[in-house]
Amino acid sequence: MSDASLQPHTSADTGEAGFGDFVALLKPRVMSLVVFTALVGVLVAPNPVHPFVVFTSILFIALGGGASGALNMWWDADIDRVMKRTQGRPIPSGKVAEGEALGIGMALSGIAVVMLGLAGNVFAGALLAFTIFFYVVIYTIWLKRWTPQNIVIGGAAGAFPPMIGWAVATGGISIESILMFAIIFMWTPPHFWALALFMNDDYTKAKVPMLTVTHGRKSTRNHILVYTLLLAPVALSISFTSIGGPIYFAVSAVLNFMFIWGAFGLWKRQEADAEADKYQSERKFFRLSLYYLFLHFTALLVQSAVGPTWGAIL
Ligand code: HEM
Ligand SMILES: CC(C)=CCC/C(C)=C/CC/C(C)=C/COP(=O)(O)OP(=O)(O)O
Repeated sequence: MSDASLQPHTSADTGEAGFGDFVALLKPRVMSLVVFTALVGVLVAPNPVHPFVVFTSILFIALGGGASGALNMWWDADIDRVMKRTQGRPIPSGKVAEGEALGIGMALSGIAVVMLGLAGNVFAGALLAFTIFFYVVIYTIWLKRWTPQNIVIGGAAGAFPPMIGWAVATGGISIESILMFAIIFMWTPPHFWALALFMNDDYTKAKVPMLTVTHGRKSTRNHILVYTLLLAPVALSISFTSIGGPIYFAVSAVLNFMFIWGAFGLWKRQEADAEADKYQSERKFFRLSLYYLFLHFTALLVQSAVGPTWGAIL
């Protein structure tokens, strides 16, 4: 979760793919948080799930997430060659061929969906298939190069994993899993646009119509503030469902205060000041976004493990 990870890879380029290059194709750092939200989805659900089913289901959700990352890198190879942040990835660096990434992505997607269908249930497998489709086809192939709303709509893909986890446990959808979806859906725009504020040159060079490129940084700062304000009631509302309670509420209240405070700070910033300090506040806000989501899902886990629920208190 450090800025160092946002720099191009610097490992010696021998042109030969090692195991690490194939792992990098699966976007493991981003997927670690994705998979964590899925794990929380399974564990906070009302039905107890056998640990073996939890383990295998999470493994296949991780595999499906990784596969979608490989397919994203296959399609975006041209963009990744142009952007500084992504030039060191396995395809642009010449370690992995585009066809290999496509093959690996398709094969792992198929395995992950079928195996989750068997290890969990058919509904969970279908949801995973839809999520992979949404990230690869709807976001990557269609929206990303077409509209600055790309990540608002496309962000839904990243919001499905806790719903998949919940589906593994319950076989269905509920208000709780919809709200876990909603928190990630509303969080994605501030998460990504903060990064776009300090990576705008990359997107401009690659001609990707991110909001910072099409509407400028000022408008992006306004958008971040609005989404952050809308996110808070969504996040807090989970407190009052069957998976919420006072621990989650307290953690969420503090995190939302910090996130809104940070968004106001970004909103007030003059571009000249941001440029002068190399976008330090924007980088800080991006890092805060990662902690925000991680700690919300951690709080859900703690709440479900130790209680007490509101019912027990009031
Ligand atoms: C469409 C939705 C999203 C977009 C466009 C997006 C974009 C990005 C970008 C461009 C980066 C930095 C580059 C990188 O490390 O490769 C990043 C980092 C990250 N994102 Fe997102 N993201 C999205 C959704 C999510 C979701 C749903 C999660 C987790 C639930 C997530 C977790 C992370 C994490 C953990 C990092 C840091 C990775 C690191 O330290 O290397 N992102 N995101
Ligand atoms: C289980 C499952 C299938 C999960 C998928 C979860 C998902 C959609 C995560 C998206 C996160 C992500 C890496 C966005 C990057 O956008 P980008 O591709 O525009 O970023 P880039 O420029 O770094 O490639």
